[in-house]
Amino acid sequence: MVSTQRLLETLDKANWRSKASAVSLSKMLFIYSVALLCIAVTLALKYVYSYWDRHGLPSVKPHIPFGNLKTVVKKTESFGIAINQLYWQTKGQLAGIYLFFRPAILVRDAHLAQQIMTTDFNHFHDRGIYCNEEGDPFSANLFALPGKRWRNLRNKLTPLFTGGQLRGMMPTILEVGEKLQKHLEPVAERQEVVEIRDIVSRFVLEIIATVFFGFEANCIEDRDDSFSKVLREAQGERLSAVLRAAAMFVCPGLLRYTGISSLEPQVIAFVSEIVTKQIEHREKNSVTRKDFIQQLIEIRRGSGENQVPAMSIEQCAANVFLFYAAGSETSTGTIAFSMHELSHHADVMKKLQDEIDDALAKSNGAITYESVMQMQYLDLCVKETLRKYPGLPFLNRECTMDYKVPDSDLVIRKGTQLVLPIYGFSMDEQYFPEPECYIPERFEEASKNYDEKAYYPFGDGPRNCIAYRMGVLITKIGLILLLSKFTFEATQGPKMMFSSASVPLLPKDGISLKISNRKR
Ligand code: HEM
Repeated sequence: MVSTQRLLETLDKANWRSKASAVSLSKMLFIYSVALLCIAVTLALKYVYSYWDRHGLPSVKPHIPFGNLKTVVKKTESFGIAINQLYWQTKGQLAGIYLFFRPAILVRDAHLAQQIMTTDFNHFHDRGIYCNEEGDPFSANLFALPGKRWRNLRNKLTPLFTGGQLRGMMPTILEVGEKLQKHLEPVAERQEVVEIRDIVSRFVLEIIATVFFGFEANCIEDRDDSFSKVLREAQGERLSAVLRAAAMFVCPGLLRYTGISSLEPQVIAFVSEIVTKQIEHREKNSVTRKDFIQQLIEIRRGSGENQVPAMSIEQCAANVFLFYAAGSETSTGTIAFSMHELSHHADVMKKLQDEIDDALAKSNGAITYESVMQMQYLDLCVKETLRKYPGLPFLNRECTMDYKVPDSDLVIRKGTQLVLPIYGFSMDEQYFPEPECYIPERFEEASKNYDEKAYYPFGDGPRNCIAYRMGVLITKIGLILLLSKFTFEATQGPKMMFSSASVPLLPKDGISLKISNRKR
């Protein structure tokens, strides 16, 4: 009896011991697996972040796992400013950088950057950003499409931005301009302080709504107009929107494999609905209007006859949205930053107002396409603003065919991402003397005082801004509307601080100016 009990106890103990050793074994296995995983991840990261050492290009020390964009994640700098800092931290013609895990080359030589965009375009015809025609049709727009698909679409869309088309847009722009002046009249009467960037952005949005979406928005009068509200959210400083925009550049694979769309779903739904309704209504009822949607309808019709693949309504919507995204912040910024500089340079503002007064007097007070084009000092001011505050602080290209860098042994391999830091070039005194100063005269033809090969605020070569004339026209008309009737005084210091959210240059605290009616 006793011996049986002992036997059972012994068996029980053995069982417990084997259970305990099984638990400790699985614990050990878990610890070993975690350790192995850590070692594997560390080795993989070391391998990723030694890319430029292995390829013999001096590089900026990366921070794991942000590469050289730690400040963007910490939200202390915008993407554009972070790239600008890298320009100033590095030396030489080319520097290796890491956009999170993606190795890229910072092209620090403005002349080489221009050559890459123009004469050597065949090696760099793509941007290499996220583009997923099937899974996320809104991402497959003109800005993102690669190779032949980009070329076909660019050929189709180029006729939308000719001088003739711009003249056709004049009545719409002026109608919106009248609303802007009316809105500001009582404010100027009371000599209030206005946030000029906000007002200008509503002016630009209303033009875009009418010209591109064929939609009568009321952005100037109503800050909460549904059109401006939804679209502002798409580009705003909301973390999810900023992350999506950054991911398109720095880790396109992440969006592709996770199925996360490049835009907020509610924005896609909103834009698709407006554009689809417009196109279907006009096609069904043979309604014609002189606007951009009409041109897209013509392209859709023409496509069939010319045996060129037709543009789907979704493709139309994706590009209408792109024109909004590419055109609104850039044009708004150029007007608003001009106003900031003018408010700190009374002599420049006076000279510009005199030129505007003379031109308007000659055309009986009417703003015409010709009168805008003839204002030369206005042109110099816009050029200088675009130098100090380029709409896009950097450009990018992907190497599409191995490229031997001129006068060097270095070969840039196919698939490498290139970053062209145009804000850095703009503020570099080797290209622009006294870069911190606002000097429109530096662009005067007779006494040019800058390096022409370092100035391309609209990009350069076949992939430059398709609508640069329109951007310039909206900017100039915006400035004429503001400066012909009102005058502005600075309420903030001259040094511009930039917001840390978003890709483009945005003023950190807006641009507040005291507005009053002009005394003549
Ligand atoms: C002052 C205003 C503007 C500025 C400073 C500006 C600047 C730029 C820049 C720097 C690029 C990249 C060029 C390159 O990579 O070489 C670009 C591309 C583009 N911009 Fe603009 N832009 C302005 C206005 C507009 C407007 C009003 C629209 C549309 C209505 C527009 C549509 C586009 C498009 C579609 C592209 C991509 C072109 C392509 O890849 O083929 N932009 N813009």
